Amino acid sequence: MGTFINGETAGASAIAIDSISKTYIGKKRVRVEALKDVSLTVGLGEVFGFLGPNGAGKSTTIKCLVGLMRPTKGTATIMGESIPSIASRRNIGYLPENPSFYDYLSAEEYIRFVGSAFQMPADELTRKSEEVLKLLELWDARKRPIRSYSKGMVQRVGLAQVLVHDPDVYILDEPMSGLDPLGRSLVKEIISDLKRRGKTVFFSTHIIDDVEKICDRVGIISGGVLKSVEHVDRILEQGVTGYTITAQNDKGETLILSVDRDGLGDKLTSLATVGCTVSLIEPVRKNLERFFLDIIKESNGPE
Ligand SMILES: Nc1ncnc2c1ncn2[C@@H]1O[C@H](COP(=O)(O)OP(=O)(O)OP(=O)(O)O)[C@@H](O)[C@H]1O
Repeated sequence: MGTFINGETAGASAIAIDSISKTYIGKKRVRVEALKDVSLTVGLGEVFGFLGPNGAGKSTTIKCLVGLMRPTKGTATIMGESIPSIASRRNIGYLPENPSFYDYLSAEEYIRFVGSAFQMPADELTRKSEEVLKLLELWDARKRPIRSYSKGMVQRVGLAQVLVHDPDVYILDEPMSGLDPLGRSLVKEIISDLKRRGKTVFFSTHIIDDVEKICDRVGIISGGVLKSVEHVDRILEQGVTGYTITAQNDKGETLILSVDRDGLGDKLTSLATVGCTVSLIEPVRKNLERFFLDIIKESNGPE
């Protein structure tokens, strides 16, 4: 196995990527090194956010995992099955970036098509397709051809086809893309519900806020290199840079003071000495956005 960077899970892995590299040979034989020696594991039942700027290599990683392209070097397994293989694909629900479907089909026809490709029994397929079409709020439009759908509705068909065969592992390329705030919140609820049911979710995004709310861990990729893997709650805990103190003096006036991380104790003592009453202490955090931007900035800096 390749060398893993920090933040790996100790338990069994649902996804294990071992030193994957991918070089595209473009027009005029121009080589693009889209992935450079990426190693990563995602634990069973984990929600993992794959965060990176445009062109970082997120979709390339995902396409390798779901068997749409072969890595130039390296291997990976999904639930212990090597990729690419039918066995590994059977266990995956995959949402492509900007999905497009046979648009003369209705959502209901398309979902049934996907379910039958996964060899779902007819009665289970009927039950599950109703369930996912209702969940994604496509039930009323289910008989209309997909070509008449809005962008957000097409994205929701993409999510419905991911869920219909109830796989163990969900690989989602920008699942919130093209959705309005209600749609985004629905997707977050769906991901949280998958986690409650012990499923594994690996999704790519540019949106830091989505990672902060629903992910157990985040991997940051830039220029085809995996820069960092960390537990989201650890980033938030370690990110305390100082405190804001709200206090009242003996004249009843409110004071708002900032202190750095190490200065809290001394400041509280000095406030007590001058007769101030402290009513609130709030941590000031280096949030995930700062963490992300610092890593990207570092990786864009001088070699
Ligand atoms: N078929 C291809 N031929 C040549 N280069 C490609 C091809 N597909 C992707 N690339 C290049 O590989 C790099 C990684 O692209 P990739 O689509 O994986 O990034 P991404 O992180 O998913 O970006 P985005 O967030 O913009 O979708 C980019 O430099 C991209 O231009």
